[in-house]
Amino acid sequence: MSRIIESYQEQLTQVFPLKKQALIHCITNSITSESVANAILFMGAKPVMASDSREVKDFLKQADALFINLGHLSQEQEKSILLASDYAGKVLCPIVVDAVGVGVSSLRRCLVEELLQKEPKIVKGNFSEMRSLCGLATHARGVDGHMADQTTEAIEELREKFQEMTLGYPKTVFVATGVRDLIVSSQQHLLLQNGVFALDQVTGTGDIVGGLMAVFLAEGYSAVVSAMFAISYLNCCGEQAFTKTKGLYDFRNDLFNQLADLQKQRDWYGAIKGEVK
Ligand SMILES: Nc1ncnc2c1ncn2[C@@H]1O[C@H](COP(=O)(O)OP(=O)(O)O)[C@@H](O)[C@H]1O
Ligand SMILES: Cc1ncsc1CCOP(=O)(O)O
Ligand SMILES: [Mg+2]
Repeated sequence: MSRIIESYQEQLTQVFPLKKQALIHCITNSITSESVANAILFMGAKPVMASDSREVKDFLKQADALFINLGHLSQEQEKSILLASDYAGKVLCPIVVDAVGVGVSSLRRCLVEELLQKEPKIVKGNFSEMRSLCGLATHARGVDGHMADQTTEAIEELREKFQEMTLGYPKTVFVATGVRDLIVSSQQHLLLQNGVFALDQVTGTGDIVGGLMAVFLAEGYSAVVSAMFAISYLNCCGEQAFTKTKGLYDFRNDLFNQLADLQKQRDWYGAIKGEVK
């Protein structure tokens, strides 16, 4: 049994089925919006994609968590993101920030820095995005992570930077995804090891995992546990889907089937691999 399972076994055995049909307010990108909405639905929660600044507060009043994804930023979306994050802060609605493209665009980097002031529960991105956010050298290109930013040395360097970040932002958990996944809070850090390469070849898997983190936060789990559940569950679904399918599009479809189905197996979490420190 892996250290991760040992440390979180009680919560892992009880997480599914989800206890409330949490409403997740998503301000996200138009490229993968449908994938994120269906992933949240297939998990057993409810998505709403609303990003017009004139109505964002109305939707947020009903929401159990707010997912902000910078993937397709516009001036109007920036206005909505700032309004929504202010309001969420006031009503204590947990926020996940997905720093998509932050490795390339200084506009996005400044926005994430502003969002950090609102005390989001989780700030996530792939290794290239998160290294860039932390001021480390990065091979970020477009919205994808680069393997050179995921060597053991690069991961360790980022872990140290994340720990420094938690001194300034103790209420935020920092997450980097890729072949391995790093989760760092002011108290502990986790390194996860599940998933398959096909998850990197399908667009939107990073966005989905951000949406799932918001689902688990809405269910009342801590930020570390929510990040771990979201990544581990998606990646176990990816492993299952990969064994069954021939092509990438089949893989994508079966990944969604697995999101709905794997949770029905009591021992779904048995394949989780990783370390806790
Ligand atoms: N090469 C890989 N091997 C295993 N899992 C991966 C791989 N690449 C990505 N993943 C998983 O896919 C999900 C999306 O991660 P990633 O592709 O890094 O995000 P993004 O789409 O934001 O770049 C995460 O759960 C991550 O663990
Ligand atoms: C292709 C693309 N361009 C802007 S956002 C986006 C989708 C990114 O999705 P993910 O970060 O989950 O790979
Ligand atoms: Mg991706």
